[in-house]
Amino acid sequence: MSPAAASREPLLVRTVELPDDHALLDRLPDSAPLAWSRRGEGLVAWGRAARLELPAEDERSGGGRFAAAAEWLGSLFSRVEAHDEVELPGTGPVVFGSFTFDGRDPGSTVVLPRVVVGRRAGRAWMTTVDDASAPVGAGGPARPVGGLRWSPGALGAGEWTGAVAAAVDRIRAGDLAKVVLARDAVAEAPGPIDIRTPLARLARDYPDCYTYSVAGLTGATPELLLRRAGERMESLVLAGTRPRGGTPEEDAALAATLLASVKDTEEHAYATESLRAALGPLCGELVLPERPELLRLANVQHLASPVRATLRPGVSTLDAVAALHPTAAVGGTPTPLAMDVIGELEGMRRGRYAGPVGWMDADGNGEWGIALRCAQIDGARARLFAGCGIVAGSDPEAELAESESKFGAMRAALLD
Ligand SMILES: C=C(O[C@@H]1C=C(C(=O)O)C=C[C@H]1O)C(=O)O
Repeated sequence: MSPAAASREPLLVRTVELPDDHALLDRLPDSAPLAWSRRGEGLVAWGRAARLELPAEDERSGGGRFAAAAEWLGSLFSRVEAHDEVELPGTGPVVFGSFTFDGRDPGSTVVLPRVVVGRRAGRAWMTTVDDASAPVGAGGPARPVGGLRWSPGALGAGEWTGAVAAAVDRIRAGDLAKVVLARDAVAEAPGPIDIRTPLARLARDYPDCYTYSVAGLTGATPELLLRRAGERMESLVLAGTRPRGGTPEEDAALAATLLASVKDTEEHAYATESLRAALGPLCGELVLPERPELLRLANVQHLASPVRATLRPGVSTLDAVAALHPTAAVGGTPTPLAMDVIGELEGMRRGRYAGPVGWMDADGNGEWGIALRCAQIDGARARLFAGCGIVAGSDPEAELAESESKFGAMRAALLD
């Protein structure tokens, strides 16, 4: 825990309006950038006024890390003296967070940045913590990444398809209904990777995704765990995937097979049902579509269910995040068994991949995604992740191809 968080000193937080004349990501400096942005709107930030990094928990999926973060935030926000001339979701004190997939992994991180710049609906603003004279960023050009050396992750392709086949056997034996198996790959650059380079490319190539970076975990996720503004919240459930076609005809045919696929609609239904079960008790109203729609991204197309809900009074944003995670879109059904099978078969630790990532203000407004299509970038090293939902009808080779398509987003973003 940083000294700033442990102290009782007041934090002077000032939000001022800015001219809306700058692309958000262009404001970022090179060093440890924080970002959450979609279609040019969102938040970027830098510097650290306070930082929480959590150790491993004893229990894999207990909500301990979310409760610990909530307690830390309660004490942090109680010290804030805010002067906010904009008063929108995302103004005043804002933290960025990134939680581990499994509670037994260390490294869940929450940061109160020194400077935040936001942009939404034609308005722009800057928030500073204890530094009202901080210059508004104009970070300078991002450095190209340079030639990468690739090495396989924990499991080679053959080993990973073996793990998928083992998962299919477990599912057919009736042990569980669905499990999401992920793999990793490692890239080494000639020098420290300037995170702004992949961020800019992801934002350009994946305009429908949320481009994010928190403590080096950088990616563009299509999957919104929750967006909250006041009592209203939204979510987007994804599960069921096909590649994009090379021609419009091929693309449409792939979409049609996805929408008609029993395997994929079943895989999707596990994910919507896990959301309904997790969120139901926390919500007044909860509206799910009857059948999924199609979400097309540059590399893949998904079955998608947009969800609307109203949170019951007294339910905090982190309560909802803790209840939703891990969804069947990244864990499986039933969750505890799926977590065991992941631990047994994946052969790696996920760290913060497939965990909640996002931001929140002192009123609980915020946006949290599932950290997918990402890499953990530390210095010159990037560790990429991609996972696939496995059900009884899964074919290991097709899942391997799907994981390659999912790696594709980050691979391309790191290329020169
Ligand atoms: C696990 C990932 O993606 C998840 C799995 C999907 C699937 O198996 O069809 C689709 C979207 C995501 O919920 C990933 O991208 O790493």
